[in-house]
Amino acid sequence: MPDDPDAFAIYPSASGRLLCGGCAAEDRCRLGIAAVDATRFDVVCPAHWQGGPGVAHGGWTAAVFDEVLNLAALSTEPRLVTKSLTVSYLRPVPVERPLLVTAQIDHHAGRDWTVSARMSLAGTPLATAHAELRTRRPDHYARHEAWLASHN
Ligand SMILES: CCCCCCCCCCCCCC(=O)SCCNC(=O)CCNC(=O)[C@H](O)C(C)(C)COP(=O)(O)OP(=O)(O)OC[C@H]1O[C@@H](n2cnc3c(N)ncnc32)[C@H](O)[C@@H]1OP(=O)(O)O
Repeated sequence: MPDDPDAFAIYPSASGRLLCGGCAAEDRCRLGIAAVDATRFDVVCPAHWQGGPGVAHGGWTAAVFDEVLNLAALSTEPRLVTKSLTVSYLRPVPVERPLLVTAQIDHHAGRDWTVSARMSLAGTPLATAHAELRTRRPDHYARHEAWLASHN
């Protein structure tokens, strides 16, 4: 554990990717997300995320939305957490097929952000998402660790 957990920040990886803490060491997004720019993402659901036959697990779809919704706001605010995430599953999402996910900032005031995104295959929407993000307080991770320690 770092001395100051709130020093945590996302920097481009060796290959220039913006990756979460879990994927940075491997320098690849294990969810299958490749950024085109800050609001467009080429995504392929890896076969190991299959839920039903040939169909993505709904948790994979939610995780992809969580990631891209944060990435859409990351260039403006690097210290974000997700406060809420709502996903509408419109059609089954196939594994191992090229998907496009677009994301946008809908509103931002102070620490509060609302963002939305859409996942599509060849122009047909498969799922949409809305999220509330919040700018972390400067002591967010330290406060979490103190709370956790008090429950040991
Ligand atoms: C990570 C980003 C990486 C980007 C990488 C590029 C790709 C990234 C993609 C990946 C992106 C992935 C992104 C993700 O998925 S981030 C991971 C998923 N999201 C979270 O973990 C957020 C958890 N929720 C919170 O931290 C707070 O509720 C927030 C910040 C949303 C509001 O809290 P805020 O302070 O603004 O409002 P409040 O004062 O009303 O508090 C509400 C309640 O919460 C308690 N509380 C608050 N804070 C803490 C704390 N630190 N430690 C312990 N407790 C805390 C507080 O005491 C109160 O409880 P109670 O007193 O009512 O009982």
